[in-house]
Amino acid sequence: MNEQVIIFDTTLRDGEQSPGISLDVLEKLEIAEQLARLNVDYIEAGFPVASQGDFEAVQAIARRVEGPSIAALSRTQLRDVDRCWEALRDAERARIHIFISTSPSHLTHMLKMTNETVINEVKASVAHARSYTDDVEFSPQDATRTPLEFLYEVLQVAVDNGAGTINIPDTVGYGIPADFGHMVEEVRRNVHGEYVISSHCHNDLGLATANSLAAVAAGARQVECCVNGIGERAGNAALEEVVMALRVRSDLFDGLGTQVHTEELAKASRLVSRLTGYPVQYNKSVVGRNAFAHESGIHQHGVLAERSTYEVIDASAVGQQGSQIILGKHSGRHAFTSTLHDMGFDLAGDALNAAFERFKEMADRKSEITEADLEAIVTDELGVAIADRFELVSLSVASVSGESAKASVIVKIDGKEVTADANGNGMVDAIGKALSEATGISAQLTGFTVASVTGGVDALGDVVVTLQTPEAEVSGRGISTDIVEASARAYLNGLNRLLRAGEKASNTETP
Ligand SMILES: CC(=O)SCCNC(=O)CCNC(=O)[C@H](O)C(C)(C)COP(=O)(O)OP(=O)(O)OC[C@H]1O[C@@H](n2cnc3c(N)ncnc32)[C@H](O)[C@@H]1OP(=O)(O)O
Ligand SMILES: CC(C)C(=O)C(=O)O
Ligand SMILES: [Mg+2]
Repeated sequence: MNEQVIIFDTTLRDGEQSPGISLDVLEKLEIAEQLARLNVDYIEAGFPVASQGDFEAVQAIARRVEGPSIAALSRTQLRDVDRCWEALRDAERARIHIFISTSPSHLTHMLKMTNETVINEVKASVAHARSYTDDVEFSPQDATRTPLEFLYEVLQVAVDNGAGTINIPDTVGYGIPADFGHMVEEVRRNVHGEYVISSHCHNDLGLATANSLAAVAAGARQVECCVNGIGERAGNAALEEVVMALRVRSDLFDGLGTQVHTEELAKASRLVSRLTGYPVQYNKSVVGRNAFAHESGIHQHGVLAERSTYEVIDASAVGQQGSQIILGKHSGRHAFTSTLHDMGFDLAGDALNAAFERFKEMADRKSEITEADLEAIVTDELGVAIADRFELVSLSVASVSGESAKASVIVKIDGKEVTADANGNGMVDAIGKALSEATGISAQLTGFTVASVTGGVDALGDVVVTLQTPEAEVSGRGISTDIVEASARAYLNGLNRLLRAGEKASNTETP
């Protein structure tokens, strides 16, 4: 097997140091379980001396999470090391990670320590940690602003006292790939003994992933990183970026790989985003919602012909849904025709040209073109009649705070009126359940947006819903001066579309 790069995940330690993030024990455990499914090599679970809560979280993860080794952070103070071990001691495999600053800036202004004191602190703390475990990591904080000769000296002391991993933290994101890679090479040349060299890069200049890869190219065999790139200030190297870059460009890294189960990346990203409250930017590489979305005609033409024309990663390899063709003002006829085909409309010649022109006019005015819009183009502009089987006759909804909402609907189905009632967790939920009951089609509501079409007190509300079944996903749109009624119309519009999608699929299946 090829040599591997060790993935040291620090989402629960450095990631949690992001302003505004505070994870409780259960939340940390939930993320740690997902990190285990991701198959990272190390989970840095926290900084036990920081608080009783963090101590308990590290202890719970050490006791319960199977698979990865569990690490925790410690200053050089011996009571920190003791507390760290106390939290970690029940893990199957545990690592104590000790750090102290080494740069003139930190030593003069912050720690007020001499180089000699730092050396003594490192000696004593690393040796003390080794009395607990064979697996000790040492980090010289602010390494990239530390004079090289002192850096070698500190790291040599750490190795001589039993640190098996030495980390090069670019604490303030000061490194540039070429010089950071050079620093890693020089450390390898000048620090003697048996150790794994690691990188820990921050993103202040947007270079955390690039610097981590430069470190690997220079001989680092551990990368410290966080899911979604969260962490102090601008964050840490993003785990998903480092892992996928090593995989996609293994030709440049002597076939070095990681053990990460990449199909779990999107799930890990969503979980960390949900529990930390930190959104993932749309255009975030690998896990962003646009990472596999194509809006421009030339790209869509390529992707429809062969995915790899505009994608270097297969979405399914990272647990994402697949390539998405998004219609907008930059789209062309290939994507337009293909989307209409998927909706059951096969247009050609003049009909296609007329519909395409209407679509472009609409796209100049609207940023999001939904299936409902396309259907409107085909029906309104080209006179293709699409009969809706379900028609809303009446709706009544009641909601009292603290109680579940109640909805009653009357739906006309093939000329006959069907009544249904349902309770729900909120008005939209109750309406959805009542409409599903009346029509016999159940679906999961996976998207709901409201916009106002016009201004003023009688503004028209425009509701777009996304409904999902195991077989299909459709959007539905409803417009009314009453948002609740607009929601019901959108929901029923989606159910009509699901019905047509089902009929179309069964027609296609018939030999
Ligand atoms: C680059 C990094 O990410 S480093 C990790 C940063 N993470 C955190 O700081 C999160 C957790 N931290 C905390 O909860 C608190 O800062 C604690 C509990 C660790 C310490 O709290 P306090 O005792 O109130 O000290 P405070 O945070 O104000 O100052 C830091 C102290 O640690 C000392 N210190 C800082 N780094 C180290 C180190 N690596 N080794 C030894 N001492 C250190 C400082 O000199 C200062 O000591 P002083 O109080 O004697 O002046
Ligand atoms: C504790 C160390 C590794 C750190 O987070 C940093 O220097 O950024
Ligand atoms: Mg850090």
